[in-house]
This record gives sequence, C-alpha cells and structure tokens, in this order.
Amino acid sequence: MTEKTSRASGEEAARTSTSAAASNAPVILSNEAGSFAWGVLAKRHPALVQQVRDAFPYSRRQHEALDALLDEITNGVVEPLAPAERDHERWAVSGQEHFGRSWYDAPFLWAESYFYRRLLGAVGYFGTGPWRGVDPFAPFKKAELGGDAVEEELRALDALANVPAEERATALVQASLWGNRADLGFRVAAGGPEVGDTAAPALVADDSVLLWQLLPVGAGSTVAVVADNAGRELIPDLILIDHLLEQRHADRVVLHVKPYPYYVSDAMTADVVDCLRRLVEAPGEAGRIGGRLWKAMAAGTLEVRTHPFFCAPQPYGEMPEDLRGEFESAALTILKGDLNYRRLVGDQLWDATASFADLTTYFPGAVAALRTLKSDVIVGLEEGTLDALERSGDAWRTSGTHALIQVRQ
Ligand SMILES: O=P(O)(O)OC[C@@]1(O)O[C@H](CO)[C@@H](O)[C@@H]1O
Repeated sequence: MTEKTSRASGEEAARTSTSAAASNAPVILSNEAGSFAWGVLAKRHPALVQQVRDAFPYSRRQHEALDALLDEITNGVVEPLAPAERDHERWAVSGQEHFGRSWYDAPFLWAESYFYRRLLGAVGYFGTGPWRGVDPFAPFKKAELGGDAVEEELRALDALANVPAEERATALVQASLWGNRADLGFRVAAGGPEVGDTAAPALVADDSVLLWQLLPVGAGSTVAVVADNAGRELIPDLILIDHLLEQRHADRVVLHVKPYPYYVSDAMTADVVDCLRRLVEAPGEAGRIGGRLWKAMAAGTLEVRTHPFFCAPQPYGEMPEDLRGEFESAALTILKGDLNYRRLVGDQLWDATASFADLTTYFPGAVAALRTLKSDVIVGLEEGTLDALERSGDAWRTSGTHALIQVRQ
C-alpha cells in the first residue's frame, strides 16, 4: 500500500471500486434456494416482521402496513417508496433496476437494506404521527442490555483491571471482536446459533500486531470506530475505546453510528447513551470506565457521529466525499461487524484468498475489520487456512463460529 493509494482521491476511489465491481466475482443475490442470502429473505425477514408486530401495541393502520409488506416480500415484487417520502429520490435511483421485480433478484445488500427502510416506513418511524422515531427494535436491545450476560461481562472487567496493559489490550480487542457474535438480527431465524453454544471459536486471520503498530502511544492520533451492534457488542467496543484513550493510543476517538434503526440491533446514538448509562451505573471497574467515557464525551475526546451513508445499500467504495474526509483524517478506521465487512470488500463471492489489501486500496487511510463470519463474503485467507476450514465440514462462513482481524495500513 503506497502513500499515494492510501490517500486516493474520490475519483481514484471510484475507479478502484468500479474495477472491483467489474471483476468476475459475482455480486451476491438471494435467488438461489437454500443459500444463506435466500434464507435471510425467505425466513429471517418474515420472522422479523412478526417479532416487531408482537413487540408493540400497534394500531390497525400499522398492522395493515406490516401485512402489506409481508405480502410484498413473500409473494410480490419490489415496490418503490411513496413520492412524498423524504428519501424517495435516493431510493428511486438505487432501486430503479429492482422495482417491479422479485426481491430475490436484487443484490442481497440492496434488498436487505431496503427491507429495513420499508419496515421502518410501515411502523411510521419516518412519519409525522406519534410513532415517529419509535425504534421498533428497542425492546430487543433493551432486553439484551438488561440481561445476565451483560451483567457477567461487566463483572469480569474487575479481573482485568490490574493486568499489564499489553495483555489487557489483547483481551479487549478479543472482547470487541467476539462481541460481534451477539447480533440480534442473527438470532431472529430459527437455527441461528446462540452465543456460546458452538465449538471453540477460531480466528481465521489475525493482523492484530499490525493494528497495534498503527496506534503507537503518544502519537496524538484520531481513531474512527464504525460501530455495528448495540448492547453486547457496543459495550466491549466502548471499553476498548476507553483503553485507547487511557493508554494514549489515541487522543480522540470518533464513534460512528447508524442514523436510524437497522439490521435489528445496529447501534444509534440512543444506544450509545443506554450503554454508557449501563456502564456508569455498574459497580467496580465497569463503572470507572463508564465515568471516564462520560467525561470523554464532554471533553470531546470521544465524539459520536452519524451519516446517512451508514444505512445506504452501497459498498464503501461509493462513499460520499464528506465521509471519505472523515476517514482520511483518522490514523486508523476500525470497521466492526459483518455488514461493514461486506460493504468494505464488496458483497461479492470473492476467491477467499483474494488480497484484502488490494480490495481495500480505495479506502481513505488505514483500515481494520473486526468481524465474526456471518455471511458468504470472505477474502484474505491463507491457502492452508481455507483448506482446513473447507475440510471441517462446518458452515464456517455463516455460522458466527469464526472471526477475523484484517488490517490494511
Ligand atoms: O453486521 P453484523 O451485525 O455483524 O451482521 C449482520 C448480519 O447478521 O446480517 C446479515 C443477515 O441479515 C448478514 O449478512 C450478517 O451476518
């Protein structure tokens, strides 16, 4: 990675992304019965409509809108947003090839993203009425944050308080990484594994040494963290952020969150607040960490930001200039989770040994992906690792039992 390419201009980036799109790695669709993507549309989305419906005392109008959405995603074709919707134009452009056709024939990334937009529309999230801004996934997030697992994880921090910084750093990266497995969307469909009910977890790629090399103590860096899920993932992310600030691996951390509810458990500002409150109210080390983070928010050394592109159906290769600028000014951007990974390398069926560095050349500045494997997309594996995974006979790409830390400087 040369200095020139890591600082690629918008135009260069667009070219790189176009050439990636023009590669012969097929874009993932959902039209192959039995495939992972097909299962998400055929099973996970209808189950989610039902779960949301059951979680709120919705009005007749909302139930009718959910009925219509369910019918459309199971028997119908993709319908556009109503012209009065404020983001009608944006979706009209990205969806023009998909409207009037089967949901299953659209790119998986686009279809999922649009499904969440439509689900929010059905419950009046963007409307002018009383349900405006009511997060349909909030009950699920709240239950998780108040559960025993979080309690135990916070208590376990006391044991880490006095271990040497390097050991603590490794443990905190692992916690943030595996926190990604606790993804509520992932558990919607029957058959998704519960955290902790599978064989020993395994890292299929581990560039953590490089990650720490990019964050030397006292360099005065800004680190960008693009969050994924709230609750059991965001709590360890926040604890890692506290470590970066406390140990002076970063002078400032910008935490990027979603502008609206997405993929069930994705974090928004309200979820950051809930997690910080959960930490502050905890006893022991967790409470101390929460207190420091609360102050860091006030001091501006921790800043929460959002951008519409975080809920967009395109890969990061198509990110707008203002977001490029954000990432460009960071010493390192840490992208959490599976969806961010799909958007980073492209939601395509790549050769699993294709170079992670090559596919992320367009990204402005150094980038790290911390992700448990929950979809078909994977790159950057060593031949030997790939062989062993294939021989295992496990659904290693999609079951969340494996994880990776991949870094491009
Ligand atoms: O980004 P996350 O939270 O790690 O994962 C999102 C996810 O569960 O949603 C998709 C299915 O709906 C999958 O591609 C992916 O595994």
